[in-house]
Amino acid sequence: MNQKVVLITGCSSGIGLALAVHIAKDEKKRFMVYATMRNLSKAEPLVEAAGRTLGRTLEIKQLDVCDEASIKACVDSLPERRVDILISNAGMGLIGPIECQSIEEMKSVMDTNFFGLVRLLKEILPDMKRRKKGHIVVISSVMGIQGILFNDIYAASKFALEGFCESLAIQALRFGLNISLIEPGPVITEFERKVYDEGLKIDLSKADKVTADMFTNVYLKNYKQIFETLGQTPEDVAEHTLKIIIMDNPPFRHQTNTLYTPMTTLKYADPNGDLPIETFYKMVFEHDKVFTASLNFIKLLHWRSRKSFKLEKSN
Ligand SMILES: NC(=O)C1=CN([C@@H]2O[C@H](COP(=O)(O)OP(=O)(O)OC[C@H]3O[C@@H](n4cnc5c(N)ncnc54)[C@H](OP(=O)(O)O)[C@@H]3O)[C@@H](O)[C@H]2O)C=CC1
Ligand SMILES: CC1=C(/C=C/C(C)=C/C=C/C(C)=C/C=O)C(C)(C)CCC1
Repeated sequence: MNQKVVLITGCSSGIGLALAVHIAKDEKKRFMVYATMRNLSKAEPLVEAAGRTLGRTLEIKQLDVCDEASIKACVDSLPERRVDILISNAGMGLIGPIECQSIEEMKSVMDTNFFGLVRLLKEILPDMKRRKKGHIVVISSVMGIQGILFNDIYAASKFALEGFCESLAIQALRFGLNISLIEPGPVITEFERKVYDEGLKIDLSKADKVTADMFTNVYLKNYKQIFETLGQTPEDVAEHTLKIIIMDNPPFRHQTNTLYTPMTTLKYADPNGDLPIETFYKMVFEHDKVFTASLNFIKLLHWRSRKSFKLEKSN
């Protein structure tokens, strides 16, 4: 059986866990999945979800994307060091006003979300080039295309990924390699809970009153509802990703959340870049019921983009 070797990072929870299980459970058994995590003591949920695939089409290994030695040890442990499909998923979020965040916290986000991929590729890309075969799949975000209020550093880390991959994709083509950026909108995982809980703990004393109020009473206040209304499941993202890895000519970018695409489209619709910024500003600040108005707007754009909605005046 000619199985493709898939290496996935950050499989202790969320999207990584769902990806590992979904790909390992492929009915045609087309893949051998190495599901990695930095801390093997967190393997229990994956072991449980993997069920009978464990030891068959799924194996669990240690890998910390911030530790070059652990990446090398993991790749060295694979038969012939072969990775056909790398899914770079490990990542972390960070929200809040920058004046309340330390440079250390910010560096940790860049180190995980951006340099994590760079470290992986320094180890894996030369082998892929030699074999002239390979697919690099990066779990980016809609925030790799577009910034969102109080996500300045997180969005920067995802923009960095996108710039890096866009540059590398040209070189990769010369070797017959593919690169794909998966761009989910909000996904209901541990990420959401961790980011929200950390957000609640932020010491806002270094921020002025307007900023502190904006963060607490606009952003945090609506945060959970945004995930409840727009959020996808990690399984849904895994299904999208499986479709991408089985394609002969996979796309460079793929957004997984159709409810969100009208917002990212605003970016492409205006080369000056003002349209998304002004729209988000209006969504947040020029309505009493911020969230309801924002969601109505998203739905409106969604319907319009499908050309099946006759615009009606709302009050
Ligand atoms: N949830 C969302 O709304 C969205 C998430 N994404 C992206 O999806 C990816 C997965 O996030 P998600 O599943 O939601 O969140 P989770 O918090 O559930 O999962 C994050 C995973 O990354 C791991 N991780 C963190 N740091 C490292 C590291 N140094 N080395 C190896 N693994 C590490 C975590 O391990 P540990 O348990 O040890 O901390 C965990 O397994 C991230 O890149 C995120 O940016 C993109 C769009 C939306
Ligand atoms: C504030 C705000 C919004 C919030 C979006 C959020 C919170 C998106 C989160 C995405 C995540 C978590 C991606 C992870 O990579 C909307 C709905 C665009 C409307 C305009 C104002």
